[in-house]
Amino acid sequence: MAFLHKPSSAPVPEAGKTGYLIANLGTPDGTDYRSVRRYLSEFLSDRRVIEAPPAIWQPILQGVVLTTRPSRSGEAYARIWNEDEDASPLRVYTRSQAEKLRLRLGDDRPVAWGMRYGQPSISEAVESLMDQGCDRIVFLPLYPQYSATTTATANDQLFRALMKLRRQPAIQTLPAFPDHPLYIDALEKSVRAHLASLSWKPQQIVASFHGLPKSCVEKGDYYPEDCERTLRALRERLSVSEEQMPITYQSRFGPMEWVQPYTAPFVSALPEQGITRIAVIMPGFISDCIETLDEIGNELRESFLEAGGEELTLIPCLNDSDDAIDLLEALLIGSEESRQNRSR
Ligand SMILES: C=CC1=C(C)c2cc3[nH]c(cc4nc(cc5[nH]c(cc1n2)c(C)c5CCC(=O)O)C(CCC(=O)O)=C4C)c(C)c3C=C
Ligand SMILES: [Fe+2]
Ligand SMILES: [Fe+2]
Repeated sequence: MAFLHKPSSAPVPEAGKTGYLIANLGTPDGTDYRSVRRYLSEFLSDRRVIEAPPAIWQPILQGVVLTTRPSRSGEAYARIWNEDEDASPLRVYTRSQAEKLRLRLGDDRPVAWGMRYGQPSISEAVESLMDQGCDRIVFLPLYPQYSATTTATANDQLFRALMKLRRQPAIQTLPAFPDHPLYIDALEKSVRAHLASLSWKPQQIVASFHGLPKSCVEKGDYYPEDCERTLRALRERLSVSEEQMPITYQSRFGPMEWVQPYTAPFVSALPEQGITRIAVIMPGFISDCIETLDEIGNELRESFLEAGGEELTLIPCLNDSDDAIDLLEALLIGSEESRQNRSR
């Protein structure tokens, strides 16, 4: 086994020093075919995401999927690309969350960010924290609801990075936070603020979560239960019923059955029931990304309007809002300590 990490130049801290690492899914470096292909190839080769045996899946992936999908996805990324930063929204928001957390936590508590797929890698983020003298790391996968396809693979990647280290930091991995009070607070505020900014009133607020193959749930992934937990808590806060805020699942990939109801057919069927003005909230995504801005903001809007809908408004994800940073700070350093810091 090779120990590849360059020796850390930082002295071993006598009192111990904690670094804070947030991780999201990952995103391509550009909208061109090659960048998107590289990203999708890494993502869709993860056996936590596609469980089919590589001998069967890899020829399909490297053949038909990676020949056709990167161009289509590249066009979608181009529609939502942040031109000022020359980066995808997911990268821009994740970096900004880390920068804002850095300001909150101060120099003694270093913050880093990493992506499960692509750049910056979780391994680089660990190195940077160790080079700042950290001998312990608190790790937060930025997924409010647990899934093996997201939370677990982020943890896998962290531990894979540690496998290369001679001097290993102590690790605390944080759990998903489907009904954390600050998360529900932040969602509640974002709904109220968004509705107040409209000149019309949605007849329904459709909650759309990223989907998951049904087979994952049958094998024990409890992601849909976590999504339900989030939505129960949010409905309660907003005093709305299940009919006023239904749950749906978006972003199907491949031919297999996914968790239902599917967002697109659900929303397209609303106009014939007399529901033509809707808001869509996507509480499974901490940050706006291709799945929220393009799949919902562009594709779903188009099919809703074609089906006779009149208005569809997106409630933005929490992104790098103060409420989002309050939440991340509380998750990372504990709500007790976070409260003390703010009152200083
Ligand atoms: C089998 C395939 C997929 C599973 C399982 C899956 C689970 C899953 N994903 C997220 C969050 C995100 N997914 C994003 C993009 C995305 N997801 C898949 C496939 C699966 N996801 C694909 C092929 C893509 C790429 C999009 C495309 O090519 O059009 C993103 C956005 C990334 C970005 O750069 O903006 C997020 C975020 C969750 C939460 C989840 C399981 C619960
Ligand atoms: Fe996904
Ligand atoms: Fe999608």
